[in-house]
Amino acid sequence: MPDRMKTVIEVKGLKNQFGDQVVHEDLDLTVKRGEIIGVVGGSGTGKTVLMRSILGLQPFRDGEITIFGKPVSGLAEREELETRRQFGVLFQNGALFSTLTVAENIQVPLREFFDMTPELMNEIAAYKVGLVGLEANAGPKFPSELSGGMRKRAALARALALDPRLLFLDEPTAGLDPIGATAFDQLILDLKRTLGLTVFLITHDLDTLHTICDRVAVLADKKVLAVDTIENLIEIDHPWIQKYFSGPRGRAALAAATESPQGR
Ligand SMILES: Nc1ncnc2c1ncn2[C@@H]1O[C@H](COP(=O)(O)OP(=O)(O)OP(=O)(O)O)[C@@H](O)[C@H]1O
Repeated sequence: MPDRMKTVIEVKGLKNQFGDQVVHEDLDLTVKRGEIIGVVGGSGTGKTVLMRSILGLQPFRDGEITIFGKPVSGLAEREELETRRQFGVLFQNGALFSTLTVAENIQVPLREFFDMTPELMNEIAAYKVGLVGLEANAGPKFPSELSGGMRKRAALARALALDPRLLFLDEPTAGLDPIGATAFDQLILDLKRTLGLTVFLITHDLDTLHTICDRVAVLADKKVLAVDTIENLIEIDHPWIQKYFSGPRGRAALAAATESPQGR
């Protein structure tokens, strides 16, 4: 397969600036089809801004971004909708509409893009509820009636409503207890395998990085400093990379992943 076909996201020479604060300068990143790419970096290095730029939600100063070969900015309305249909997003707070049930939340993107009968929409919502490992009785519940972990799964079900090929997750395991976080990681891995998803995953969770990410992109010094497997990143002599991956938490996560590999 030519490289062009394997590339899902291409970011070239990206610049983002707010007032005097330059967040990204000449940032490059390529995400390949079928991989889970972890995005890490210190607080404020611009992980969320990068994701929003790729999603076309953040106008950028300079550079080029394409998803499936199409630019994310300057598209005609129809083309933009067509591109948007191909990706699902789970934002940092996983915000579900509190006045809608889980099933109704999942149906929001369906309503936006399709004219479907209520029966078909109910069927699709029920399928997505099962896909993310929620009990069928979660469908008619309101977000406030669910645990934090269940809410994350419900938000993921909504992100998967349109059968995306590409999934964006911003700190999906933040706020979950370790058991819930491990279960969520496993769910992402299962979905990647069964649906053939490409996943762009921002996380601070070292266990997540070790167990499910194929490659990790490190944001530092306003750019993507390196993109590689953790095994290779550890070899790079950069203070933040060393502190992050070879500090006490990094070593513990590595030991745990070596003991019980989930298999990417
Ligand atoms: N709309 C905006 N206007 C002004 N500054 C912004 C805006 N969005 C982000 N920033 C700034 O850009 C920088 C990067 O923010 P971003 O949220 O991408 O960081 P992050 O790497 O995701 O951080 P964290 O790990 O803490 O979530 C921050 O200094 C933030 O204050």
